[in-house]
Amino acid sequence: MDTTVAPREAMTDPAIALDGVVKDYDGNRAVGEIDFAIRRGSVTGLLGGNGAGKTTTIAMIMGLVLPTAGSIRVLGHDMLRERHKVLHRVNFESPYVEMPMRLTVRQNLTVFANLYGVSRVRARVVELAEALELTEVLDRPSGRLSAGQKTRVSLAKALINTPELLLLDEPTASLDPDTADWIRSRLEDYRRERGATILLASHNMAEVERMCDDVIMMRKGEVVDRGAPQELIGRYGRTTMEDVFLDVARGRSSAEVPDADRPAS
Ligand SMILES: Nc1ncnc2c1ncn2[C@@H]1O[C@H](COP(=O)(O)OP(=O)(O)OP(=O)(O)O)[C@@H](O)[C@H]1O
Repeated sequence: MDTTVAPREAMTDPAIALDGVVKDYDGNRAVGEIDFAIRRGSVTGLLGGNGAGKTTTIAMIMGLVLPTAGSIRVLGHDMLRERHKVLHRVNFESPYVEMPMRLTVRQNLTVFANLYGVSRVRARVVELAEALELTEVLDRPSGRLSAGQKTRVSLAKALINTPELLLLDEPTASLDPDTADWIRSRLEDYRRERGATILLASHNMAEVERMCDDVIMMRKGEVVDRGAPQELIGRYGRTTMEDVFLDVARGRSSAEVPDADRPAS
C-alpha cells in the first residue's frame, strides 16, 4: 500500500481552508461568500437542501470548478496555483459519476491507479477488490453491475491512491440500508486506519449523526450554521439532525429557538 506521511508541521494546518469563496454561474450566485476550515483527521458533514451549493463547493475544493472569488487551500496548498501538489493526495466518490461502462472493473481501477501514479497497480487492485468484496466481479464490464456493486467499485476507485482527503457526495444514495451500513463501516475503517480527513455531503441524517464529528449547514449558497451533531441538535432544541436539517432548510435560525426548548447547560 502507498503510505504518504505529511511533514509534522503540516499536520496542524487544516485539511481544507476556504476564505471568502464565491461561485457565480452566468451572473447567478451559487455559492458565497463562504469561509470554513476543516480539521485534519475529522469527518465533516456538508448539509443543505437541494441547490444549497454542496456539490459546487466540493467541486471547487477538488479544483474542478474555479471560484469566482476567494481562496481555497487543500492540504496546505493553494488550489489555484499548486493543484499539482495536492491532486494525487485527494480522491472523490459520488454515485452520480459513472465509470466507462464497457471497461471491466479491473480495467477501470487500473486506469485510475495509473492516473494517480499508484505503485504496484495489479496488487493494489486485487487488495482493494478483496477488502470491498469485489473479487468476483473484477472481470465483469462496469455497466453490468448492481447499484450496490457500482458503489463498491466507486469506493475502490476513491481509495485507489490511499487519499489523505476523501470527498464524498452522497456516498450511500440509492443503497439498501444493509449495504449503506456496510459502506459506512468501510469508510470508518479507512479513516481510522489512515487518519484520513473526510468531507461528506449527505441527505441522510442518520448517516451524519453516526459518522460526522462536525457539520457545516448550507442554505442558498451560504454557510448558516456549524457544530458537532449533538451541539446543533441542542442549539435548535431538537432531538435529531433530521429536525435540525428541516429547520435550516426552512430558514428557521437557532436564534429563534425559545430558551425553554434548549437543553439545560
Ligand atoms: N454548471 C452549472 N451551471 C449553472 N448553474 C449551476 C451549475 N451547477 C450548479 N448550478 C446552480 O448552483 C446552485 C447550487 O447547486 P449545487 O449542485 O451545488 O447544489 P447542491 O447543494 O449540491 O444540491 P443537490 O442536493 O440538489 O445536489 C443551484 O442553484 C444550481 O442550479
